[in-house]
Amino acid sequence: MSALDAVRARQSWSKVTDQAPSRDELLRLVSAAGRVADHSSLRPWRLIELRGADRETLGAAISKAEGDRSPSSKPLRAPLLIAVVASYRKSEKVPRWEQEAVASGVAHMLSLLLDEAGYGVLWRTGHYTRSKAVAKAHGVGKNEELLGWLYVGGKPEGKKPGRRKPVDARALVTRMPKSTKKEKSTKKEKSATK
Ligand SMILES: Cc1cc2nc3c(=O)[nH]c(=O)nc-3n(C[C@H](O)[C@H](O)[C@H](O)COP(=O)(O)O)c2cc1C
Repeated sequence: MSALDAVRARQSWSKVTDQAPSRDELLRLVSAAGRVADHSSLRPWRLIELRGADRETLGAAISKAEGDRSPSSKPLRAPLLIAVVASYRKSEKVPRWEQEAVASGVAHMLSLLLDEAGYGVLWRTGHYTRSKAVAKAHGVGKNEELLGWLYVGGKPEGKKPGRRKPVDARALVTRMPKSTKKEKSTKKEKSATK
């Protein structure tokens, strides 16, 4: 499958089966996903694999963050959750937003590769994503931030992908505003005649 075909075929799966990729399978895909463009190769990200009872630990942290009495069952919706962590490195050249863009890029790329490998993925967040309780449960450090979780499992048989709104590339790919170009050239002309 070409990259173009894989991207066109990808879709999110809100309901997945118990079939999850093995750790080795996941690691192979993560090494590929980590090849996204990365200014100064800082590798400003890491992933946390949550399986089995880890998901209950997350459920308890979510309920603590939300002030609920009973543990949240949300993390049990998939057999594997991959927490995406932006790990900001000290850099004069690469600001935090660029580092977050890299971490986010890895998550998107990994979602695509998992989808192509036959797994259903949904990137999820919630109000609790950056709460203290949730950070503590994951061991998120001072210079780190959670970007949410990739919920991963098997694609249910017989389920067809939902309809997605087409992407109107014509509306989304534009040129610079004409006035800006004009302003720039008049400024240049004025300074030339001085
Ligand atoms: C950072 C991020 C957080 C998201 N959080 C949620 C979420 O909490 N719940 C949800 O239903 N979709 C969430 N989404 C959207 C889904 O992952 C998915 O992209 C969306 O449902 C559209 O489906 P599609 O990917 O098949 O187009 C999130 C996406 C991103 C990039």
